[in-house]
Formats: sequence, structure tokens, C-alpha cells
Amino acid sequence: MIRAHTVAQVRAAEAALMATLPEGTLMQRAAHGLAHVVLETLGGGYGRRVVALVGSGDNGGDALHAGAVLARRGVQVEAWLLSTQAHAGGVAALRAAGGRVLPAAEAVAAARGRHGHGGTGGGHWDLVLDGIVGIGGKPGLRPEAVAALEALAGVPVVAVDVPSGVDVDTGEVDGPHVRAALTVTFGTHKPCHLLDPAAEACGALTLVDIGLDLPEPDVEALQPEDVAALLPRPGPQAHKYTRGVVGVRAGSATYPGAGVLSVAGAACGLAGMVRYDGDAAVLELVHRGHPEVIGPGRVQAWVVGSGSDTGAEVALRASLADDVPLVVDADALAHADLVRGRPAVLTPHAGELARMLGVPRAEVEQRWLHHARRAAVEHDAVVLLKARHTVVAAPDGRVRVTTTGTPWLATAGAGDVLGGLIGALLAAGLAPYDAASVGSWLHGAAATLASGGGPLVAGDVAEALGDLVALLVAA
Ligand SMILES: NC(=O)C1=CN([C@@H]2O[C@H](COP(=O)(O)OP(=O)(O)OC[C@H]3O[C@@H](n4cnc5c(N)ncnc54)[C@H](OP(=O)(O)O)[C@@H]3O)[C@@H](O)[C@H]2O)[C@@H](O)CC1
Ligand SMILES: Nc1ncnc2c1ncn2[C@@H]1O[C@H](COP(=O)(O)OP(=O)(O)O)[C@@H](O)[C@H]1O
Ligand SMILES: [K+]
Repeated sequence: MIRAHTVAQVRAAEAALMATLPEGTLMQRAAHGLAHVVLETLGGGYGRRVVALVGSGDNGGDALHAGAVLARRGVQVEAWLLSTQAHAGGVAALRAAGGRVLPAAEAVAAARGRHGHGGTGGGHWDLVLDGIVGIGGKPGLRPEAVAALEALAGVPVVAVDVPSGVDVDTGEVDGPHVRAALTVTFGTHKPCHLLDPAAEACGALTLVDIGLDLPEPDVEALQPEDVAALLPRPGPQAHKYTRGVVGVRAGSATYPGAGVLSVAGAACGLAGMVRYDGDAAVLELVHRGHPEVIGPGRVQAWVVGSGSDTGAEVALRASLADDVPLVVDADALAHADLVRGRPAVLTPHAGELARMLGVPRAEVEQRWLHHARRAAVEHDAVVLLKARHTVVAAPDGRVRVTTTGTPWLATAGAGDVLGGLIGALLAAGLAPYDAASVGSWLHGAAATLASGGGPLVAGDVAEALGDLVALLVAA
């Protein structure tokens, strides 16, 4: 599991640990871990050139101390100070190791002199260390930092702890911020490493252990071993009914494909049987790919709403009459009020969630975590907010972010497959929060498998699920 903690949680854990250790120990652990990752990234030390952007806090101190380690390994290191208050011990350490330290304004002016205003002096450098701000920063960047980053445009950035300028606890972005190729974080992940738009600015992620003792995380992300542990598996005495039956009420004469794709997701093999209750012509289409699907009857979970068109409310009311958990998607989301307090997973994309909450879509896309959490509380149900990094929020405040997937998954009908898949997991007995987060993880990973780096259509995702589950079970 990737566990992400808020700034307050990290500060508390840091204070408790620091009280037991000699001063500066944690920064040394962080800086050595950071330098080690940088050396690996550079493929060695001697002859490489690294510039560190250094702000006024301990984040700059980490960058300076890491710079000292790098300088001792033969890296040419220059620190551009954005403040007169830079970490004194770090400055001394870097100088003692042979690094150069100068005010950022001077370095930027020199770069501009060499390459013209707005031009870049970046060509000289192999890598930028972003030690502008860490967990103590306010969102946005000051003009000096923006100017320094402009002067180094094109050079890959390694962010120290977080990409400077993002909101650490929410992943929101308001104003300029660093875009890193790699983020090296300390002690634990922070929410901004998982939640977009900040997550996209992190690049790859590496965690350096500094020994913090941490409470329950604020946000987490399932990893393959977590998904494997949660997967429903048939026991030796299983029969189709013990494995759970999932019912699908999706698709209509207007949108038959939504029914076909919802069934394709539900027929992933993780439940024992799939029933379809809807348009006869849609069932005929369903049978072409899934002859095992049968008509209405008793189920352990319902999937309702994709392509249901004007029939969504009737389909939802009929499903609620059964008192089983349900997936509420697409057209049925307009009637999500009916579901309040029932075991359910609501699966809106940003536009649908915006309509549910009565806010503009752009606001949802700026504040994914806030809006997913709000909707989960207001509807007293698990809300799965679909996006590049899907957010699954439970009414009790728990949040899981899905980091699997590929932009090729942004294709018509992909959401229908997801709804069916989550329905199968509910029918198999997973709680709504686990069904939603495991289903979303599998959906993204299956898309990556099916894509192989190229385009895909929704049906390919459903088809790849069997191979993916086999890989997870075997591992
Ligand atoms: N916690 C841990 O376990 C460990 C933490 N460690 C490290 O410490 C880091 C946290 O250090 P920190 O607390 O000194 O805060 P940090 O982010 O460096 O700077 C804050 C200062 O920057 C300024 N400033 C604010 N906003 C700004 C902006 N937008 N743009 C520009 N400047 C801005 C503002 O000062 P001002 O300039 O306003 O006086 C503010 O006081 C953490 O991320 C990790 O790297 C590790 O060493 C080991 C273990
Ligand atoms: N840029 C992206 N990167 C990765 N996954 C994406 C991206 N955009 C959308 N997705 C995923 O694709 C699926 C699209 O579903 P949805 O919006 O319901 O489409 P449809 O209604 O056509 O089925 C969701 O699972 C979402 O998480
Ligand atoms: K930083």
C-alpha cells in the first residue's frame, strides 16, 4: 500500500522521532537518500553537473546537504539561493565539499547574459534539484523561483520531497509550480503525490525511509499485493451461487452498447454468474459475446444506469427493492438521492459529479479530493470519481486513489466496463469501498495490459481482465 500522510501528521511524527535523536539526524538521512537516488539517476557522479534551487527552509537544507554528498562524489554542484535565509549548515557543508553557492538572481542574470533574456542556460546542467519549498510551502511560486526555473528550462528536475508550488495536502495547484521528472520524498508519501493535478507534476516517485512512526494515512493507493489479497477467489467447494450473482440493468434500445459493455465487465469471472434485466434486443447482442448470461432473477448486487436513458429511475427503484449493494452509474446518478445510506458505489466522472453537487465541472477538476469527499458524505455512499487518477471516497473519510491506467483508457464505454466489474466484486462479497478501489485498480491495470502502449477500445479492457487476474493470483 502507498500510504500518504498530511503535513500535520508528518510534523507530529517528525517531532516525536527528533526528540529521540541527535539534531540534524533526519535531514542527514533525507539528504543521503536523496543523493543516492540522484547518483543512480545520473548513472554516476564524476563529471556530472547538478544545480540546486534552494529556498529558505529545511527543504533547501536537504538539497544543500545532498549537494555536498554529490560534490564529494565528483559532481559539479552549484546552489542558487532564492533567499538570504538559506539553511546555514547546508551552505557550509556544500562549500566545504567544493560546491559553489551563489544568489539565484546573480546566476539567472549570468545565464541570461550568456543566452539572452528568456533564453535558457539549461544546456550546461544535467539535472536540477528542486529544494525551493517542501511541506512548509504555500501553494504557488515567488517570481525569483519562476525566473530561475525559466533559466533552467529543459533540464530534468528532481523534486525534493514535493514539487514546489503544489498544495501538499490536497494535490491542488493554484499558480506556478515545479514539474518534476522524479520526486524523492521522505518518511512517507504525501497526498499531493497521488492526487491530480499535483501528482502529474511529480513524475516518478521514490520514497526514502527516515524512520518515522506514522498513524493511519489520510489517503492511500493500492499496490498489486494489496489487490491480490483482496481479490475474491473460489474455494475448493465453490459453486456459482456461493461466488455471487451480479445483475445488470444497463443499456437500452437507444444505447445497446452500454448494456453489452457493462455485462462484459461483470462477466470478468470474479462472480459466479451474470444476469441481464433489460431490453430484449440488447440481451440478444449480449448473448453474442456472453452466451452464459441469463435473464432476471435473484442477485447479490446490481449494476444500474449506463445507457439506461429514460429508464434509469425505474431501473434504480427496481434494484433498490432487492436490498443488495449496487453500482449507480451514468443516467442513474441523476437519482442518486434514492440511494442515500444504502451500500452503494456511485461512479460519476467530473461532469456527472458536478451536476450531482451543483458546481461547475472546472471546480471538480481543480479539487478532486474535496469534491469526492463531499459527495460521499452528502450521498452517504462510496463515491468513485473517474479520472486519470480516480478518487474513491467513503462517507467515513477514507480515500483511495487509483494510480494504474493509461490515457488510452479515455475511450467511449470504458466506464461501462468499470461499472460491471465493480458489480461483480460487490456480488462476490467485497465491501463497497474495497469493490470500488479494487475494481478501479484492475480496470486501469487491464487497460495498460490491453494497450501495450497503443490504442484500445472498451471491450479490450474487459477481455484483458482474465489474464490480469491470473497474473495477480500467480504472483
Ligand atoms: N518533516 C520531516 O520529517 C522532515 C523534513 N525534512 C525536510 O524539511 C522540509 C520542510 O521544511 P520547512 O518546514 O523548513 O519548510 P520548507 O517547505 O522548506 O520552507 C518553508 C519556508 O519557505 C518559504 N515559503 C513558503 N512558501 C513559499 C513559496 N510558495 N515560495 C517560496 N518560498 C516559500 C517560507 O519562508 P519565508 O521565505 O516566507 O521566510 C517558509 O517558511 C520537508 O519538505 C523536507 O524536505 C527533512 O529534512 C527531514 C525530515
Ligand atoms: N487521461 C486518462 N488517463 C487514464 N484514465 C482515464 C483518463 N481519462 C479517463 N480515464 C478513465 O477512463 C474511464 C472513462 O469512463 P467514462 O468517463 O465513464 O467514459 P464512458 O462514459 O464513455 O464509459 C474511467 O475509468 C476513467 O478513470
Ligand atoms: K521541493
